[in-house]
Amino acid sequence: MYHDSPTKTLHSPLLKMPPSMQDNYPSTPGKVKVERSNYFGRVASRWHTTASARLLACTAILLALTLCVFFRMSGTSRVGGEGDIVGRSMAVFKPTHQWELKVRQSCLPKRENDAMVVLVTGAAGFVGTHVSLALKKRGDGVVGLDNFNDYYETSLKRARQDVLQKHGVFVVEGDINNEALLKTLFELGQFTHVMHLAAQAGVRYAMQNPGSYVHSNIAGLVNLFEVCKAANPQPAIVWASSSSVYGLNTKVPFSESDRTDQPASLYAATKKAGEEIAHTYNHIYGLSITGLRFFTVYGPWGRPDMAYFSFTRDILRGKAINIYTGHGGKDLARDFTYIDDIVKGCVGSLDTAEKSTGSGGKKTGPAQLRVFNLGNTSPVTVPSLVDILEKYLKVKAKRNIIKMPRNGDVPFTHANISAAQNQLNYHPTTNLDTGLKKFVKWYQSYYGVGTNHRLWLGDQEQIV
Ligand SMILES: O=C(O)[C@H]1O[C@H](OP(=O)(O)OP(=O)(O)OC[C@H]2O[C@@H](n3ccc(=O)[nH]c3=O)[C@H](O)[C@@H]2O)[C@H](O)[C@@H](O)[C@H]1O
Repeated sequence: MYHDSPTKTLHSPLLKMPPSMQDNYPSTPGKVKVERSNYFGRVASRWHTTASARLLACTAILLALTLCVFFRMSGTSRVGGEGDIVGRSMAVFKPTHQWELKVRQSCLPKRENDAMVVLVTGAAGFVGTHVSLALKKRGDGVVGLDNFNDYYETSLKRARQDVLQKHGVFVVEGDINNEALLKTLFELGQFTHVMHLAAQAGVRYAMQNPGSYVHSNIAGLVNLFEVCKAANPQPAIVWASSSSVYGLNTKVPFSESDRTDQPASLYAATKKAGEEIAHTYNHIYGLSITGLRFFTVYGPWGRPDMAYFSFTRDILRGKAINIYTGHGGKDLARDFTYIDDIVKGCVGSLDTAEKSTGSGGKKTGPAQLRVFNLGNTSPVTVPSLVDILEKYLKVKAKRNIIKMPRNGDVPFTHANISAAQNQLNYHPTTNLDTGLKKFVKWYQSYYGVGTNHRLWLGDQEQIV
């Protein structure tokens, strides 16, 4: 597979760093294997003068690659410590009886009519946790999958996992690139639906770690589609695309039929690529696929890398926040969308998804292929977002107003949601003020100083 080839990511900025610095980056699978293998390659190139040195270098590279692959696999493809995986796509996966039991129990629906059995990828993520809970609460069978990578604090992901476990959702620890694991899950779960939310998120981080976007948003997506296409019966798939596919478009509000061929970030480009890949799997194999273009989702249990979350953290610590401005000093604006509204859109998509038409890799007829905007339809500027945070945090922010760096950001987003309104019965009801009030309440209860609360100190976390 792509991520196994050390030659494809030669332009990664990480390659310019010494290995010690590379360790500061999250352990997303795209990174370590590629960087280390190229590091050994560069060492080897200094030894090219003699044939024996060349032989030695080759042996060292092979050994290093083997070790990298071995350690990488054992580090990222664990299955809750209860299964045993060797290798990735060609893995031998030996689940324990107890692990199988947990998967089966988690998949059991608690309602009679029209119950679904859903695999939720990225279940320990922000949206994944909320969607898994909503499905479980209404009686669907749900099993989660998450690789618990350290793009942001893993303790938050573990805390979400605890919440899910309390509600009877088992989250398997593993990567969507692990074909053997996915196949085993499909055999056990006989999923009717897949809610695919696992991804490398974040618009600006794509400049630091491009390989992680290719690994999760492209290679991982293809691997998942491959397993879904071969499954019998094939599940219907709903997956997270992004508002960022509208890129540098200036026509507002953004409609699904607008052009999406000028992405401003690699993140956006991988999501756009995902939409094209979805078309292919729908066309060839009859997979029913619905892509959801999320617009800057926020709320309780959210993502610490996002502005509303990091601003909250910094305002409370008395640290200055950078507020970007666009061309001519214009405020940036986002169609911020509250998590509960997004959950309704996800569940509505699952409920209206038609069955896939293929079976065992063969298409028997045309299948449903949809794309929807899930936004709020009322963009708010970033300074106004900060005003609201100040109100609920009761602390004045120290504002640095700076020109938007060239980092993949777009100046504004604004969703036209009429398609989702008509077809998914999607009607967002939470405005930014109400949503941020709920977020601040959650933030203070989660991180607030007191018994058993977590205090985030920037690069480390303390239980106080
Ligand atoms: O809709 C999406 O598809 C994406 O939404 C989200 O991206 P964005 O809309 O960029 O959200 P977010 O980072 O919260 O920045 C919000 C605003 O604050 C500005 N911003 C940001 C940081 C900062 O320090 N200062 C600042 O002004 C910044 O310039 C921007 O104007 C998801 O992260 C992404 O994964 C994807 O899902």
